[in-house]
Parts: sequence; C-alpha cells; structure tokens
Amino acid sequence: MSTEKTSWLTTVIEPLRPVMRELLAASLFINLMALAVPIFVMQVYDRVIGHNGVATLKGLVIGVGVLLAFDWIIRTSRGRIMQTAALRIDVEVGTRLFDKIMHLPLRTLESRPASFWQTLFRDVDSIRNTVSGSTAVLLTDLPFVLIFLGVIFVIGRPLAMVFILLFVAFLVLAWRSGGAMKETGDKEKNVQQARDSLVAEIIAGRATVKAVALDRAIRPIWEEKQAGAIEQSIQRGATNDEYVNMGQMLTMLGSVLLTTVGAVYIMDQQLTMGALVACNMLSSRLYGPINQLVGAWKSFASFRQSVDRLGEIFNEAEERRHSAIQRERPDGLITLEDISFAYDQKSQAASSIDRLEIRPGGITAVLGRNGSGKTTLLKIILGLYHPAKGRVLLDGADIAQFTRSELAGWMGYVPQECVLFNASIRDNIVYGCPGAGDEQILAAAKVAGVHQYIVDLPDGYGTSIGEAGSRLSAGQRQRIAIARALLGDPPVLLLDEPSASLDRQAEEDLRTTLAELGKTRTVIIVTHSPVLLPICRDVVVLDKGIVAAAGPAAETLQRLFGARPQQPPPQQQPHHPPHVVTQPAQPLGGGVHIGVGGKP
Ligand SMILES: Nc1ncnc2c1ncn2[C@@H]1O[C@H](COP(=O)(O)OP(=O)(O)OP(=O)(O)O)[C@@H](O)[C@H]1O
Repeated sequence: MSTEKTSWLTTVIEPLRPVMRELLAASLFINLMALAVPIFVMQVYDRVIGHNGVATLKGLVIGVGVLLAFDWIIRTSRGRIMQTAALRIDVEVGTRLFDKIMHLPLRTLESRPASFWQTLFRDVDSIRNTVSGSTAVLLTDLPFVLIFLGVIFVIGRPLAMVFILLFVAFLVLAWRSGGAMKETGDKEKNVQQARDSLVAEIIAGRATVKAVALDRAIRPIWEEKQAGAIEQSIQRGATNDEYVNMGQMLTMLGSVLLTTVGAVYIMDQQLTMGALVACNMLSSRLYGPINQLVGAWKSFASFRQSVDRLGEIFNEAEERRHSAIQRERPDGLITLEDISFAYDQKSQAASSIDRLEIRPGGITAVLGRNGSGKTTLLKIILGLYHPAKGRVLLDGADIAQFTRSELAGWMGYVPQECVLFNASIRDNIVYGCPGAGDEQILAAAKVAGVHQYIVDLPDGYGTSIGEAGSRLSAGQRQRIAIARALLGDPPVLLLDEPSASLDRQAEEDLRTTLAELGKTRTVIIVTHSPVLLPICRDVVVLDKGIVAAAGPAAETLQRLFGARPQQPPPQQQPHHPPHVVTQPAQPLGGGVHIGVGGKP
C-alpha cells in the first residue's frame, strides 16, 4: 500500500486510539485467561491425580471458574467496543466518501463506470468489517502468540524447538497465502466489476432492451462476462482452500510431532505428562491465530484494495468547497474567453471558443448539428466541465472562484435527459433549492406549467414518482425539471432541448413562459424547435465545437439561409439546425472573435 493512498486511513483511525487501547487491554486479559485452562489441566495431571489432592482440585476448580466468568464478561465488553468502533468508522468514512464524490468534478465522475462508484461504498463495508470484525480481533490476538511461546518455554522447555519450527512454518504459509490471495482477489474484482457494469447498463436501458429484444445480442456478452467472473471466483476459492487445507494439515502434523517428541522426553524423565498436555493445549492458542491468518488473508487483501481504491478517490482533485466571499446575485452576463475543452487527451476539442459573450436579459438559442458541442458548451458555462484552457466569466467574475452550490443557485439547468429521483414531486422540485418554501414551489410549478397536472393527482405534490421518475411521462418529467431549475429564481437559465418531450400546446406554453423569463434573466436554450426560435433574441451556431456564427437571431438566421430569396419567419423554419457546415456564415466580429450582443 503506497502511503499517499493510505494516509487517509490514519486520520480516520487516529481519533479511535482510546477505543483501540481499550481493545488491546481487553485482548491482553482474554489471552492471559487463555493460560488458565492449560495450567489448570497441568496442575490436575501433575499435582492432583498423582497425590490424591482433592482439596487442591476444589481450589483449582473454583479459581478457574472465577477466571472463566471474568473471561466471559471481558469478551462481551470487547464485542461492544468493536461495535462502537464499527459505528464510528462507518459514519466517518461513509460521510467522507459521500462528500468527496459530491465535490468531484463531473468529468472525474464520468471517467469511471457507475459500478466503480458503487464498489466504493462496498469498500467502506469491507474496511469496517476488517477494522472492527473478527480480523481485528485476530490482529490484536497475534502479539500474544509470543506470550504463549514464552509460557511453553517455561513449562515444556524440551519442546521449544518443535514449537519454533512449526511457528516459522505457519508464518511462511501465511505470507505465501497472502501473495496468492491478493493476486486472485484482484483478478476476481476486475471481472466482477466488468460484469456489474454490463448489468447496470442493461437495467438502465431495460425498456430499450425489451422493446428491441436486445437480449439475443446481449446474452453472449453477459455469458462471457459471467463465465469470467465464475472462473475467477472458482480460482480464488481453490487458492483459498489450498492454503486453508495446508494450514489444517500443518496443525495436525504439529500435534503429531509434538506428542511424539513429548513422549520421548517423558520417557526420558525430562518432561511431565501434565506439561505435555498443557503444551498441546497451548499449541492451539499459538497456531490458531496464525492458521486463521492464512484464511483471513482474503479479507486482508480486499481490505488493502479497498483502502487503496478509497485513497485514490480521496486524493482526486475536487471542486471548490468554499468561496472567499459571498457575492450578490449576478445580472447574468456570460463571457467565454479562449476556451478549449476536450473529453480526453487523444480526442479533438469538443469546444474551442475564442470569445463569446451572452448579454443578460433575453433568450439566446444555441444551434448546431448533432454532436456539434451544444450540450458541452452549456456544461462549460455551468462550470460542470473545466476547460483545459480559457475561462468563463459571470458578470466579469471568473466562475472558478465560486462553489458548485453558488453556481447552481445562480444558473438553473434543465438537462436533455431530465433525471428525477425516487421521491415525491415536491421533494424533486425542492432539490433545486433546499429550504425553499411552499409558495416558491407552487410558483415554480405554475411557471413550468405542471401545477395543474400535479394538483389533479390524488396525492398532489406528495405523489411518489417512482425510480428515476418512472411513473411520469417524459413531458411531465421535463416540466418538473423545469420547475426545479426555476426554484430560487436564478438569474441565468440554461435549457437543453426543453421542448423535446412536450406536445405542441405545452411547447407554446413554454414559449410564453420563456419569453416572460427572458425579460428579467439570461436564458440560453439549445433548441431546434421552430416554435421556440422566434422568441430568441440571439443565436449561437456551433459546428464541431467552434462558433460558426453568432449574433442577433433574425440577422444571423437570414445570413445562414442567405441562399433563399426570402427568409421564412422562424416559425416556418425546418425542424433542423442551420447547415453551417455546407453553408457557413461569416463569423461575426471578424475571424475568431465572436460577440453576441452588446459589447464590441
Ligand atoms: N462524455 C463524453 N465523453 C466523450 N466524448 C463525448 C462525451 N460527451 C460528448 N462527447 C463528444 O463531444 C462532442 C459534442 O457532444 P455534445 O453532446 O456537446 O453535442 P450536441 O451538439 O449537444 O449533440 P446533440 O444535438 O446530439 O445533443 C461529440 O462529438 C460527442 O461525441
């Protein structure tokens, strides 16, 4: 484990030091108690049986009985101490992970499959189980193995060499099993993750899978991944069994060797019968933890992987959590300067903009063919994607200085695919602005044109909408997402294809709403809709991530459709973006400097 990946664990364990100390003290007592029974047996064999010592026997039984009662009490306390530690670890690591994920940049989250992020929460379980479960007990017991070795030296000195030999053999076995289990464990985890990713994708796209009967095509892929996972699981199980069996075999061999050598020493008068029996009993306390170590290596290996994986995520750069000053509500002037953004290093820039300015108050339409970079542009403006070069300014201030929640409060966003959560309609709307009152919720729902639909439902705003809003139609989901974006009255509103799932009437209602909203705030919409285009003051036309044309809507659209004798009113335009590739318009502002709106 590299230190930069594990240092986070130290900060979690550090406050648990007092608990760990209690645990060690309890373990010390329990292990010392473990000496009681072998010593009792030895005394009975050597002092009671040979000398008819009934009184001694009574004393010994009472003594050992009291010790065993204490042992029970301390074991119970140790269990409670472990539970306390588990709870603290769960709360601390779980919260830390959740916060970290919430503050990771969107690109970091998108760079790994969904199953990876789910695995992280299982990693928290694995760490909790290891640090506070039987594995931790085993770890605290291990140092006491040396005490047992010392006692064996005292009561059965002639057998010491046999013990040392077996001790070393067990240690080698544990170490060998560790390496083997880690290797097979790594392979198993990788194939399981690939299979889980496929399952997550199938579940997410279940309607399509069923409608297109994709199961025929997916089955061989699933079978291959499942077979890989089974094969690795069998291999890991076989490796584990192999080492567990070797451990058990070594235990039995040890017992045989010990009894044989012991018998020779007894016949030679160098060892008493009681000492041999006590040493045999102590041997289980000696090899037990080491033997368990062989079997427990799987949990150690997965613990190490979990710590590394979480360490990797905890070390990832995160978005700003605090800003130096709370600024006033912006007017909504957006400026992009010298932007260059690519999804990965090898691919072409998905957005490359020298300068783009979007005035506050008014609607700007972003047009362009599929894949021309419209959604990418919105995400850059929102601060969800951080460009490799250049900056986005909101009212002249670089948005990099603001936190995600500040930006989300100033810029409402309705994505192309509206994601809702398995909660009530009210909750889904209020997620956009926690703490908003009922009046604000009602106002937002009315503006989004969804209020009447909601109050018609038997449970109204309390209606549960099912997983990902599955009980609603796409249009209803879209309207609720619009209401969510409007809550908190953000000065900037970005909508990606807001009317894609709306019927004509709803689209016309949305046009009225947007026209009204556009009077007091910056509204940016990605749209191909001839119903919405007429209300747009400006347009930005993208082509392969570059601004191909931008300016006042009427003028720019006329220029784009210059080949036509008369520019049709926007309502009658075809339901496609202007073909800027085949008929590129002259960019405004000369060359690469493109300004929309006021500023020269
Ligand atoms: N997560 C991603 N990873 C890698 N490439 C991406 C990702 N998202 C988009 N792209 C690529 O970036 C380019 C621009 O995509 P974007 O979604 O911004 O286009 P768009 O104009 O919004 O398209 P559409 O009209 O189809 O919604 C496309 O070439 C696309 O393949």
